[in-house]
Amino acid sequence: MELLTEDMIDFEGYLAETEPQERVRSVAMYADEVIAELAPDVLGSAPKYPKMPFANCWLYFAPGEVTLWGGFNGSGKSMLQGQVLSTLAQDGHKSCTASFEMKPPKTISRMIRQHTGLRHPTPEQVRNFIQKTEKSMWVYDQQGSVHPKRLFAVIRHCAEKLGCTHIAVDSLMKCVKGTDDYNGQKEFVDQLTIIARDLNIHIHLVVHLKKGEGDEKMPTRMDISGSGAIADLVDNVVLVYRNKRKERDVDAGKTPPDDMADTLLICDKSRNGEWEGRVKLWFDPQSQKFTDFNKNARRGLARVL
Ligand SMILES: Nc1ncnc2c1ncn2[C@@H]1O[C@H](COP(=O)(O)OP(=O)(O)OP(=O)(O)O)[C@@H](O)[C@H]1O
Repeated sequence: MELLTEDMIDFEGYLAETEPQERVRSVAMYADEVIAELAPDVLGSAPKYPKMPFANCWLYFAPGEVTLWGGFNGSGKSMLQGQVLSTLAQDGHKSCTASFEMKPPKTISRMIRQHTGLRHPTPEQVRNFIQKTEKSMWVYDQQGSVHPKRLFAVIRHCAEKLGCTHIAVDSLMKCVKGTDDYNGQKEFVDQLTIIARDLNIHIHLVVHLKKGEGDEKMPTRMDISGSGAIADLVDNVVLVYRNKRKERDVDAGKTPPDDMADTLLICDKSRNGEWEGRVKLWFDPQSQKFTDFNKNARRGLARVL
């Protein structure tokens, strides 16, 4: 994992207007890409695109697309996104995380806890993880808000100079003027979809949900805070739902059934995929890691949907 600092980026170059490009092309130019797109996945071989790394979750992160990651405050969306990106990095998919809400050491620490499964990994385990991921994971060091043009320059740098194919942006609200700046939000998300397509990368954007009927309500993409156009513009929407009722029951001394999840991962939109649905996840507080089975199940392994 490497730190991306401002002095490494040619902002002036990236912020300058790019020359208008010729974009009218013969369909023949796309033959190979279309053949690849339509080819069936070969059983046993790696999927065409990286997949959400949980069993029975058939959401793919195709190049040129944008996925929204939503959830109520404290639902674990940033945590889950970090786990997914570090898993993808270990499969060779380079990424950069631009978290304007958390300092890089915190972001990296979370990933290492999840990777090692430990609350306190040893310095050797930390160095081992960093060594393994130093050529595949980057973090952009900026807290607070960011001007969209600056972020777009960072994304271009990551894609063109570092070869990143996944960019995580946490969160939308740090890139626009506010929750009621609907035009700014629409414009920003629209630009992200264009950049993702132009650079052939996948962008993961964290969004917040409207506060309303309490934390037990199952969210849908209609609950995304801000402009309704945000969910329309992107390709995929995943929502992270933390089962607070279960936590309250446990606190009250009740024993929940083994197959009751701690968190639900809800795929509420998949423009080009053929799957939408929910996946049960279990959360380990020690390592902060999500699994798609209940490792504490009393009756053996519960991998129930
Ligand atoms: N199912 C769960 N059970 C218990 N704790 C959880 C669960 N899911 C997440 N957490 C805890 O909730 C905290 C919040 O996680 P995270 O920062 O990823 O949330 P977030 O949705 O990004 O929050 P915010 O919107 O406030 O930025 C983490 O410290 C994690 O330990």
